[in-house]
Amino acid sequence: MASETADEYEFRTFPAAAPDGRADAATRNWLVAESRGFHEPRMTPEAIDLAAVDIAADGRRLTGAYTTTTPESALGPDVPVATFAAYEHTLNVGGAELLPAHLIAGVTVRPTHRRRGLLRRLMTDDLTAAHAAGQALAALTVSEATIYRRFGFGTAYGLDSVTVPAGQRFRLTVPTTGRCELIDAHDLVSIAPRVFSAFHARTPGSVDRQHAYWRRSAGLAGPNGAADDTVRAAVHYGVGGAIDGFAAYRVHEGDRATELEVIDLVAANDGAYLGLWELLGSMDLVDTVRFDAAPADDPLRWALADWRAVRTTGRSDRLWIRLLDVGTVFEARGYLPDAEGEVVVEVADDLGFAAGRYRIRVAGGRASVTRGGSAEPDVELEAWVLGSLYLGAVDARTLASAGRIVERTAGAVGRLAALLTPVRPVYGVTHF
Ligand SMILES: CC(=O)SCCNC(=O)CCNC(=O)[C@H](O)C(C)(C)COP(=O)(O)OP(=O)(O)OC[C@H]1O[C@@H](n2cnc3c(N)ncnc32)[C@H](O)[C@@H]1OP(=O)(O)O
Repeated sequence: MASETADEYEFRTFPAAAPDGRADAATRNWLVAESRGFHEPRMTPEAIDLAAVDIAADGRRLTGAYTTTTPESALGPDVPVATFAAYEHTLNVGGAELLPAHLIAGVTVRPTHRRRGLLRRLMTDDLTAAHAAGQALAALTVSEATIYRRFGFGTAYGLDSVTVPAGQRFRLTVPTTGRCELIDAHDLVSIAPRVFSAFHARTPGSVDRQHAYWRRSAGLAGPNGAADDTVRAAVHYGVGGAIDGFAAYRVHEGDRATELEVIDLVAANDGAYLGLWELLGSMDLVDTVRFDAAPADDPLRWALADWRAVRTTGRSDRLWIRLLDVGTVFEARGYLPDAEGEVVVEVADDLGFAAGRYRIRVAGGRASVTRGGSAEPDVELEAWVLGSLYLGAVDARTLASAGRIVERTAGAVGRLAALLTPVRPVYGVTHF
C-alpha cells in the first residue's frame, strides 16, 4: 500500500468555474472526488454542471490534493485524493452589521489516503491564509462531531428534529396573523431568497445560504440534479400582504400513517412562523408533521395547547465556529442594551490564532476588547470553547459545569453568561 505523508502530495487551489454552464475540468474532477468522499451516488454530467454553476456562484475556492503515484486502473492523477472548499458569506452575530465569515465545506479524503495528515494540512493552510487575509471568524457544518475541536471549532448551536401531530392535537391557543396560500413550488426559486434575506438580517446565528439552496427547496434539483416532483410549497402573507415566510414539504404515505416532511421552512418574523405551522398542522390526510431543523427552544411548543405535542426526536449540532480574531468578533457582536461589565479571558489555542489574554468590556450594547495587559484572567478556556460561547446559544455556566471553563475569579462565569446573552434566540437554517 502506498504510504505518502501529507507533504508528498501536490496541492492546487483554483476557483470553482462553470463557463457557459459547464464545469471546467478541474472543477468537474474535484466534484467527482467530493461526491465519492461523501459516499454519494455517481453524479451525472448534468448534475456536475449544475453543482459547478452553484459553487462558482458562491465564489468557492477549491483545493485538491493530487498524487502522481496512481497504479493501473486507479482513479487518474487529475482526480484529487482530498478535497477542501472555502468561501466567504455573512453570519448574523446580533450586531449592527452582518459579519463576514470564512466558510469551509466539501472536506473529504479518499479512504485509501486517510489518516496521513491530509485534513490537518489542508485545514491548517486554509486557516492560516484566512487569518492572514484578515478574516476574523471561520465556520463549518460537520459530518462527525469528533473531528474539528482540535482545529479550534466549537459547536455554536444545534437544531432539533421534531414530530408534531396534525389534526385534533394540533391546537394553537394564540391568535395568528396574516394568511397562507399554497403556491407552485417552482416559484420558490425567486420567492425564497427574498424571505431568507429578511430572516438572515433578523436572526443571530444565521449564515447566508449558498446558491444551491433555492433550486433544491423549489424541487427543481433533487438528488443528482433531476427535478423532484414530490416537493410542494406554501407561503405566508403578513398583515400588509407581503410574503414573509415559506415552507417546502413533501407528504409520505405510509401503511399506517401519513407524514408531512418539512423540507425547508423560513419565516421572517414570529407571525409567519406560527402561521405556517398552523397550515402544516391542519392539513387533512396527514397524521404527523416532521421537521429536522427546528429551533432548540421552539416557540411552537409554547403556542400550542398541548406542550407535549412537539416531540423532540433528536438534536444535531448545526454551526461550528472558530475565532481567528477575538477582538474583532466580540466587538462586532450584539449585546443586550443593559448588559454591563467586563471579564478577562485567557484563551489557549494550539493553532495560535486566538491565543492570548483579552479584556472584554461591555456597555451600552457594545463591547470593546483589549489584548494582553497584566490583569490576572477571570476565566480560562480553549479556543473551541470560546467559539461555542460566542453567539450566546450555550450558557457559560453550562460549559463551566462541563469542566470546559476554569473560573479564576469567583462569579466571573456568571458575569460572562450575563454579558453574552444574545439579543434574540440564536437559530439558523443553513447547512453547507
Ligand atoms: C466541513 C466538512 O466538510 S465536514 C465533512 C468531513 N468529511 C467526511 O466526513 C467524509 C469522510 N471522511 C473523510 O473524508 C476523512 O476521514 C476526514 C476528512 C474526516 C479526515 O481526513 P484525514 O486526512 O484522514 O485526517 P488527518 O489524517 O489529517 O487527521 C487529522 C486529525 O483528525 C483526526 N481525525 C480524522 N478523522 C477523524 C474522525 N472521523 N473522527 C475523529 N478524529 C478524526 C485524526 O486522528 C487526526 O488527529 P490528530 O492530528 O489530532 O492526531
